[in-house]
Amino acid sequence: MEEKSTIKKVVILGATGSIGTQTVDVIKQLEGFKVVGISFGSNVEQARKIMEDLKVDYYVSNKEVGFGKRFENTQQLLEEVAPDIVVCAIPGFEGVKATIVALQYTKRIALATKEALVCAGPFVKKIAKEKHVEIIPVDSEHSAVFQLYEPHIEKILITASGGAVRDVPLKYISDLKPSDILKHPTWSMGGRITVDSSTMVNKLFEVIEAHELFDLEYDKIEVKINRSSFIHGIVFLKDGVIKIHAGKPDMRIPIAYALTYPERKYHSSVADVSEFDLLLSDVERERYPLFFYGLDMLKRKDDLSWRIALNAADELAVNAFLSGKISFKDIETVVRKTIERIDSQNIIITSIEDVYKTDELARSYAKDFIEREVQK
Ligand SMILES: NC(=O)C1=CN([C@@H]2O[C@H](COP(=O)(O)OP(=O)(O)OC[C@H]3O[C@@H](n4cnc5c(N)ncnc54)[C@H](OP(=O)(O)O)[C@@H]3O)[C@@H](O)[C@H]2O)C=CC1
Ligand SMILES: CC(=O)[C@@H](O)[C@H](O)COP(=O)(O)O
Ligand SMILES: [Mn+2]
Repeated sequence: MEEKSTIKKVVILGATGSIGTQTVDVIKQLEGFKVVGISFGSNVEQARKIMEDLKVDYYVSNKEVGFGKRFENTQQLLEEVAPDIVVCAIPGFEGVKATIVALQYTKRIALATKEALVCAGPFVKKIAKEKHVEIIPVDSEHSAVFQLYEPHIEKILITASGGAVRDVPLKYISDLKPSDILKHPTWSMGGRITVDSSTMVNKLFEVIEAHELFDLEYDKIEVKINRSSFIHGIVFLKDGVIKIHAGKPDMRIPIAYALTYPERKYHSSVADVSEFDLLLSDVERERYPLFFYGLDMLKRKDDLSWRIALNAADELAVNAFLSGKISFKDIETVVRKTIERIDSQNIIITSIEDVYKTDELARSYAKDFIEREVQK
């Protein structure tokens, strides 16, 4: 039995989702971690299972679990339990808001919610610095670069699988159905990020995430396709050395590392390298137009207002696509139009309140554009 003091108290925000449930799996294998609270949306069954399994007493949700203590909001839960680690695994702007709250009440953020860095990176880092909070990336590519990181870096490379559209003839991509797009070739993930893998908005997010996490200029962040998702990240050092981080595509590995860092305590079967291809290939501009549109924007002006619009519009457009309201191609149309509308106003973001207001404004524009696509 471990002494009480060495047990790390963990709260999982978004516990019933892909990252959340894999975090539960990992904690059940590791010693020295106790889940003391969770938050979730509507999957009460899954929440009940987790709370019974791990004897969790506290939760946040609009839904009643039937046992344990329900808190009205994340802040109240975190104030009560004072966790050592918060796993941030809520997608979208709800996840941004939850991450910003969590930064005030813990010493380590295990960050899966990349949207927090896309929409509010400078503010997230400022609060983390002021409050002495570690931000350890869960995102597989960023966990890889974090593990390879050393100061003498020339540039980094993160990989992409290419998503469900990677082998589809270009002329058929626009009208692919949600069921086609949700068939990710290498990872099993939540709906939003799976669609984002096919538009490569996910990789655009990840380029921004790497910029914020590792303070690298965008021309020092390369992206290549690795079809097996075996290579996660590469670091090129100024002395010519290249360090490659690889392994089977299993999110429990980076999740475990974000919990146990600086130690490595998780156990998982070691992949046979011959099973995976190590090839890297270029990303096709014609297949992933939104990715290149975003890269061009980053080169032209990396400011938060259009990054907030990117997330807001993509979140609404992906939801509209998944509910069959708009086509796969319409996602690009809605995102580009929303970004252009916000960008034309040259909004300067000087506070977290500005982030919230710009998100709201972008959502109102995106809703209009979605309505117009629906009515066509
Ligand atoms: N899945 C993956 O492999 C990876 C995910 N990520 C990132 O991790 C984050 C989570 O992704 P993923 O796990 O795939 O997402 P899922 O859609 O699988 O899960 C989302 C979780 O968030 C919960 N949730 C939704 N809204 C709220 C809310 N308002 N308050 C509290 N909980 C809420 C959901 O609850 P419920 O289901 O009960 O409604 C669910 O538990 C995203 O930012 C994603 O980009 C990054 C790398 C890999
Ligand atoms: C597992 C993970 O880190 C995801 O972000 C993954 O990268 C998504 O797949 P793509 O590489 O196809 O975007
Ligand atoms: Mn990733």
